[in-house]
Order: sequence, then C-alpha cells, then structure tokens
Amino acid sequence: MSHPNWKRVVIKVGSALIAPNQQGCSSHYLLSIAQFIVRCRAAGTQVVLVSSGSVAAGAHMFPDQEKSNIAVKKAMAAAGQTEMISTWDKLFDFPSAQMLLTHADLRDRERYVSIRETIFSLLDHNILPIVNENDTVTTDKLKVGDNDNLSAMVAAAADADALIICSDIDGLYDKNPHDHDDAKLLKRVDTIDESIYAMAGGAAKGGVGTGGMRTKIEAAEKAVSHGIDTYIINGFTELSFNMLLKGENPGTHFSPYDKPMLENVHWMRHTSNAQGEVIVEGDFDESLERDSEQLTSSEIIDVKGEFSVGDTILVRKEDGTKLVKAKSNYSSCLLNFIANQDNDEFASEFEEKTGPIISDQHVANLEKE
Ligand SMILES: Nc1ncnc2c1ncn2[C@@H]1O[C@H](COP(=O)(O)OP(=O)(O)O)[C@@H](O)[C@H]1O
Ligand SMILES: N[C@@H](CCC(=O)OP(=O)(O)O)C(=O)O
Repeated sequence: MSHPNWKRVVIKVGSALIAPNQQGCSSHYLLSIAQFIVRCRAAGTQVVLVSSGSVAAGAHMFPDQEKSNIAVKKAMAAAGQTEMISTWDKLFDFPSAQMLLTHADLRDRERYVSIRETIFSLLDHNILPIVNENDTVTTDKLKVGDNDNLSAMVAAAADADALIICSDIDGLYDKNPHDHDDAKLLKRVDTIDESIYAMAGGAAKGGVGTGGMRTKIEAAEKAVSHGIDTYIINGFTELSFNMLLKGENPGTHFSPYDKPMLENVHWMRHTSNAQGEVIVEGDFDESLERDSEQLTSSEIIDVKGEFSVGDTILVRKEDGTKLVKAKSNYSSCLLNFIANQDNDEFASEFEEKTGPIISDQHVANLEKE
C-alpha cells in the first residue's frame, strides 16, 4: 500500500454498483471493492463503507406502477437494506455493522458526537461500519437526500484522510460524457468553484443513482475543506482499486485544503443547518474582524423562524450577506423579546445575566471561508 498517510478512509459505493439491473443485489462489482477494503485493512488503514443501493435492491419486490409512490419507495429501501447488508457481509470474513443515519441525527451536535464515538469504537474493534441514510424514517426536512453528501459528512465525522466515491463513470468530466462525445476527464481539481459545478448536470437521470455529479462535487467540497483527499472513481473496474493501492489516481482527485477547518467549525459549516435567521446591523461585522464574534441584542434588527436553545442559526445582514452560522444560546422567542426592548439598559443587563447570544465554541465564519 503506497498510502501510508491514510490512517482512515471512507468508501462510498453508488446504487448502480450494488443493484445494476434493479433485480436485487449482485456481488459482481462488489467483489473488487471488497478486495480493496480487505487490502486496505491488511495494510493498517481503517475503512468505513457508505453504501447506497437499498432502494435499487428492494425495487424488484414491488410493482413498477407503484415505484414513484414515496411510501412504497421507503418500503423498497427497508426491504432492500437487509439484502444489501447481507450481500456485503458475505464478502468479508470479519464482522460488519449497519449504521442508518439521517440529517436530523448529524445536525444535532450531541447525536453527531455519539455517531463519531460509535464509528471509532467499531473501528477500534476491527468491525467494518456500513452506513446508509435511514430512508424509511426521513422526510424532506430530515434527510441528507443523497449518499455523496452523506459520505462527506461521515468522512468528516470519522476524521478520515481520504474519501473515495465509487461511481458508474471514470470521474468528473468537463461536461456530461453521456451527452457529449468530446467531454474530457479532469484528473485533478484544486479549487471547487461555480465553474466546476457548471460541469455537472442536475440530479441523476434514468439510472438507479440519485444525486448525479453535482452531489459528488458538493461532497468533495465538504471533504476537502476538512483536509480530506477526495477521489471520484469508476467502481465498475478493478483497475481503479489497483491504481489507488499503488498510490495512483484512477479518476478525478480533489486536493484537500492546506489548512483544514477545525472539526467543530466544519460541522457547523457543512453538516448543521440553520433553523432560523438573525438579521443584524452595525458593529457585528467589526467584531468578526476582531475574531470576537460577540453579538449583542442592540445589533439585531429582526429574528426569523422558530428555533430553540442550542439550535443553529444564520446571522446575516439586511442585504442578504451571510456572516456566520452559530449555535444560539437563546430561543427565537426570547431573542425576539430581548431584541425588541426599547430599554437598552434592561437588554444589556439581561444579556449579562443570561450569557452570550451565540456560543463562541460553535461559530463558522461564512465570510472568511
Ligand atoms: N460532468 C460530468 N462528469 C461525469 N458524469 C456526469 C457529469 N454530469 C453528469 N454526469 C452524470 O452523473 C452520473 C453519476 O452519478 P449517479 O448516477 O448519481 O451515480 P452514483 O449511483 O454512482 O451516485 C454519470 O453516470 C453521468 O450520467
Ligand atoms: N439511501 C439510498 C441511496 C441514495 C443515493 O444517494 O444513491 P446513489 O446516487 O446511487 O449513491 C439507497 O440506499 O437507496
């Protein structure tokens, strides 16, 4: 293994590799991925697997005309999940563990920390964590929605050194190669900006995949900002895995940031989502410049949405400029009350007694990143 620096990797496997014909699971393409996982582990690299495919694996148990129904899709996921997990499990002579997560779990700091601890504990006991979204319980509000982004959140939670996204295509092309014969493969991406996103189309069309290339770029952006080497590779071919083991790049490599964000800042920026907004004016900008991030009620113009103590809020200016995402120490109700006080003295005394409005331990400065 030529990647001695990879202490821990996350491998994401797309639906097309698991259930290529929507006729249940097939181990056809999984054999070389399993072999890669075995060889990584033998070389001392810990592995976390993020596996899609429950919906595709369960699809054959339901009539075609019902498959667009959301409740039926969840049933397909529930039925396909057991088949998917047992297909993986049969390929290993070490134990695996199923972890089903939702965004509601990941964006809650306490549950997130618990997920981290579980991953580390499984790895310490040489058990392979196999993660998927818990599709049966999700709603639009609760879900990550695609396993590319989920794998990046898991890679950050696991403090992984590398994220390998196995897809049905060689990597990121400058345009969709299925639509354009002259599309060129990008071997390396150092900066992820709008021009990179413009290369991907929308959500996946036709096949069994969900997110398409866009969600893979989103995942790469999340991962590289955490200092994680990210690859999109073709999971259909064994060559991809042999190249990775030799330290070569078989697809598209996204270079990690030199100065990764701190774990808690990364979580706030990329995993947590804002439950409400606080619109500010005046000196808050300056306190950000000084890195003190102290928000006072006199700077608040408006409070939008309903949030509780501990929820993440977005602090922004009236013109829409996003300043920070932060953990609120006040509920929206209390913050509205204090921000609408005409008596400044009462408000500042209240804040002195109750403590700062936003927690300085969980602040992601959106302007600077
Ligand atoms: N610029 C691009 N480069 C590569 N693939 C692209 C691009 N734009 C869109 N795609 C599509 O994204 C698909 C891969 O995403 P998806 O179907 O979700 O796969 P997976 O199941 O592996 O997540 C490709 O097969 C291709 O059709
Ligand atoms: N949680 C879903 C996977 C959703 C998903 O992102 O699929 P894919 O684009 O194939 O990685 C499932 O198990 O079917």
